[in-house]
Amino acid sequence: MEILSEIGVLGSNMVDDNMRERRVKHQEGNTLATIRDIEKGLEANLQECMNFLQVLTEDNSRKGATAEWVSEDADGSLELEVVHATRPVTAPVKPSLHIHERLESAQRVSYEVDDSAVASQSSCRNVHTEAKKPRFQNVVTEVDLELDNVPRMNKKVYPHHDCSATKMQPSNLQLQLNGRIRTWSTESISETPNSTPRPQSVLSSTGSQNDKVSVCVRMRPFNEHEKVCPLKQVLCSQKDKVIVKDYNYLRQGNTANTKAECQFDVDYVLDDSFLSRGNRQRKEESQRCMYKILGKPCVENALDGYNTTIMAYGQMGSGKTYTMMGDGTLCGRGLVPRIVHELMHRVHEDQKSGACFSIQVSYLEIYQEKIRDLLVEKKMEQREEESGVTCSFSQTESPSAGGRGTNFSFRRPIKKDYIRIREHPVTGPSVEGLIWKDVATYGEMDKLVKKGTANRTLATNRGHTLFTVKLTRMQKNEKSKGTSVSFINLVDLAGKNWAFHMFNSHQFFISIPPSNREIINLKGSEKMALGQKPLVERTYESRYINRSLAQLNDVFTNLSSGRSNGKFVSYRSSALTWLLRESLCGSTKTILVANISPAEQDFQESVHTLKCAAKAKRIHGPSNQDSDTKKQICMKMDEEIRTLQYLIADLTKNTTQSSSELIKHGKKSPDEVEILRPTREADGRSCFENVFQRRPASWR
Ligand SMILES: Nc1ncnc2c1ncn2[C@@H]1O[C@H](COP(=O)(O)OP(=O)(O)OP(=O)(O)O)[C@@H](O)[C@H]1O
Repeated sequence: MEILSEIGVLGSNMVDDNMRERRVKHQEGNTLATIRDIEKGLEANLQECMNFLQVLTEDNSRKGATAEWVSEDADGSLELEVVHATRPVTAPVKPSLHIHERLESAQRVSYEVDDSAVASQSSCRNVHTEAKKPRFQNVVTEVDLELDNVPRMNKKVYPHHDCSATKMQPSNLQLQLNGRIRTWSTESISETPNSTPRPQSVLSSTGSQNDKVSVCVRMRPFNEHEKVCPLKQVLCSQKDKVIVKDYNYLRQGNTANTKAECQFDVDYVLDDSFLSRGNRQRKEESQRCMYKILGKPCVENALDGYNTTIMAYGQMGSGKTYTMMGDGTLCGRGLVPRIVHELMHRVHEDQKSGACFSIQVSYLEIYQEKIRDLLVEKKMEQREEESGVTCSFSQTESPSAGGRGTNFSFRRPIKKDYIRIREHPVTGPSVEGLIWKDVATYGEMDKLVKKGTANRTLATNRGHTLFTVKLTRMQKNEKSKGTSVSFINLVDLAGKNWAFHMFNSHQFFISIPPSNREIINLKGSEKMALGQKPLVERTYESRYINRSLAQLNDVFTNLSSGRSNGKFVSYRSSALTWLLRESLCGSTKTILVANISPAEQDFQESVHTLKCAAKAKRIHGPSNQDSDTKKQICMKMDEEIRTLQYLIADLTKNTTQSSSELIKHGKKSPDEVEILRPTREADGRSCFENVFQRRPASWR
């Protein structure tokens, strides 16, 4: 176990010397690599890394161990197994290395570098398994070395298992990224030469300029329950793809005409499945990486006056709240606190240079299709006491809930808590009476986030939450006076859960405790009578959640198939899609974070999430042509406003002038002028109407 936990920090340049030494001591008398050795290999370029692996192999072989590449995955990765008399180690080299030759102890590595390839950065991923191979008495450790952005081998020149020796030319390692950014955490990687571009954001990743929704997939680590059970990892991430290893599994044994693998192309994949949950440093790296890729560009966008929406989608317990909010610790802060922090910082910086901003936030929850403001002053508990509606229950642990969420209380909100969505003809859907709190500092914003989170109907996320930051910039310069407003919408969607499926599928039936199974055959009232109220409540919640998520999915389907084919997109069928309408079809840039679980038991849900994400990725925003037309319309409208302002000013001046002149010259008394006012105003109106009539048709 000690080895396992130590190996867990490999690849991180945050391993301290103590750890290194401990590891060395631990290896005393053995021939295995120390952390230092492995790091050396990882931090070096491909050539050095390969040398390192070779040395490791030879070294072990010299000292009586046998070493060989033992297996090859479908994705082309090879597994190196080093077996020592007392301590075996399995070190699989992961897909992105793409070695297509069999490497044995004294054999030379041969490969050729593809010119368009990228190089030099490396990182390490670690998967831990215990006692996988019973033939070894001692520890079996899997060290999963992944070298990101290393050159792809040229398959044509060097087919599989061709061992013709061609030495790799390090000069061939092109220090350039080929378009898309697929780098694992920059923090974990040793500094690369200046010529190597830094990772970019999802928003700026390649792909069609008209892509409305960018999709990022995040795979959570195995939880304690999954680590204990011998569950296999069925999804594998590869740069901007997620590969479903055993697609036939989906078909439940129906192997005819099915693909063995299925792949989903997205914009970015963050695979945390190798993370050990207790490892704070890797956790922070991962969260920071998520922020760099998604959060930072979102702040930039807002400061530039554009709207951005980030939504986390996935099954229950897949890490949505972790992605959006974090785990409550400083190192594990999620997107919301990090975005808010950066935004406040940037606004303060800009204010120093004379810019004028105001920031307001709102926080709401959609629970069972009803909307609640989470920033209301009065606490829920007080209201419950007043209304007398409250109940608490304990939840049997969900298999996918990540070993948490055992007890929570259900607090039914009272009717007056609910607010309604209204459709504004110009600004679109808005929530009536939603509180917008002014914030000036990060502390204030943080307090509001915490308050809102505490005000949620349930301790766990059984409703969708929408945290919105409204940034108003007051333009002071002569050229562009007025204000520009931008929104950052941060949406934590509720996840599907087993309670819903329990009533619908046999598979989930067997996953619930036997004591609860008999209630499936009972009617609602009987279930209540059995004291299963909490379970029934959860089922109702799940129904609402699943219905609204299904509607969101429908909207994705309709939008991805192109609205041009005349399909009506029904946004108003659920509160969620209605509120997100602007994010899905308006000018807002949207990022969908599809949270998935690496475990076999969540396979179906993960694939469902990936399918939904793939649909969202196909949604196209307004074309450049459209935006050009919009620009022209805006310019014309600006012109029109200026003309009207001029006319109003002119008319007011004339009216007051002529009235005062009439009084002054004694031609009319003030009373007579007052009587004449309606006639003058009517004249003014007709003048306006004339102007309106003369407007070009395109203005109307
Ligand atoms: N990338 C990750 N790294 C480390 N821990 C994670 C990660 N993703 C999720 N977890 C952990 O998994 C557990 C479940 O995550 P979380 O509560 O965010 O799921 P969720 O999808 O929001 O669930 P629900 O739908 O019930 O709200 C938490 O304990 C969380 O800390």
